Amino acid sequence: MRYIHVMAAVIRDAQNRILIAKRPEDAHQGGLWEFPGGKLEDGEERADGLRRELQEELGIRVTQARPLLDIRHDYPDKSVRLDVWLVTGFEGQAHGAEGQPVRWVSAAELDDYDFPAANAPIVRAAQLPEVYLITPDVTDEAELFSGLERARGMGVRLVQLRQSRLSAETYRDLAQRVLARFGDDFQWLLKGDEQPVLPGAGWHLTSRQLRQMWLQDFGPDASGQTGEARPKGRLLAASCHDAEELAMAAEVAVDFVTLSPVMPTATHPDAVPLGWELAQELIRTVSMPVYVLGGVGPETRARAFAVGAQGVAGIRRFWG
Ligand SMILES: Nc1nc2c([nH]c(=O)n2[C@H]2C[C@H](O)[C@@H](COP(=O)(O)OP(=O)(O)OP(=O)(O)O)O2)c(=O)[nH]1
Ligand SMILES: [Mg+2]
Repeated sequence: MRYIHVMAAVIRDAQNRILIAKRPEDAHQGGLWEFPGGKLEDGEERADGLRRELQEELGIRVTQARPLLDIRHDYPDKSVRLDVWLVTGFEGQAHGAEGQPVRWVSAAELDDYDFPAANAPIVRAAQLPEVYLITPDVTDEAELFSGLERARGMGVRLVQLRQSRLSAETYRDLAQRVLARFGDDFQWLLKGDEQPVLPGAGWHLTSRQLRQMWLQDFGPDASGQTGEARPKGRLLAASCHDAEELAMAAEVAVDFVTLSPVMPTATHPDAVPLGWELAQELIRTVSMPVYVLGGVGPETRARAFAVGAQGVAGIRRFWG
């Protein structure tokens, strides 16, 4: 299959707004909103293609950009590779230089616009932060609360409330108290076998739970249809460790995954780490945001971006 290589940009301004543009009615996927960009030319470097397209379409000069998400999508009439970069620095006033309507919107408002089918994971990547905190097992609640306060102070926004040693009931009670206290300060992912206790909280599946969900939806006895539609704003994530689990996560259409262990960790000394090279290869096989996990820290962010990851996930080293 030949994929048309398209450079597209999630452009973020100082107020964290994102620029979207409307595709001409007569274009492929016409009339829908898009992230500005266009086809890479033969022999052109990716960064150069991105700069050229944004100059042509918006009249801006890009000064700071990095890869955000690289995905493939098969439309009935063509297949595209969307090579999406995050642009955080540019000169000039962005405007619809080809007469197209453009709009600056908040990350949350992206949900209210109609994009081409390929764009769902791009919208997710634009909304998700660079760091995903997984709470360590703590012995008392005060430690959990003060850790979350520190994390909030450090700018953490996405948190999985893990607490692996609690009974389902104790966990639910704890989750209720944590969400009552920190509710909107973080985007929450609760354990995958728990009902969400507050609106807005999503689920993070273990690889086992992911497999169960996959079997239900796609296994030998399944209809091949995904289960009930998930409510908006409720994230579904999953833990993956290899190509097979990533493929299941893609079919179940989770919002994002963690991939681990990328590097050796003190907590799992016997697990064989994937290493950065294999992590990169695995990330290339899926079209969704991937957080690398295991032995990575806030300081390995640049490395994570370079292998195509959304960012870094972790427990202790993110706990302040
Ligand atoms: N730029 C952009 N293209 C997208 C997005 N989502 C999506 O499916 N596409 C598809 C639609 C098109 O088939 C292809 C991009 O082609 P394009 O029409 O923007 O290419 P271009 O700017 O070089 O335009 P042209 O000179 O060929 O008219 O990728 C998106 O968010 N942004
Ligand atoms: Mg274009």
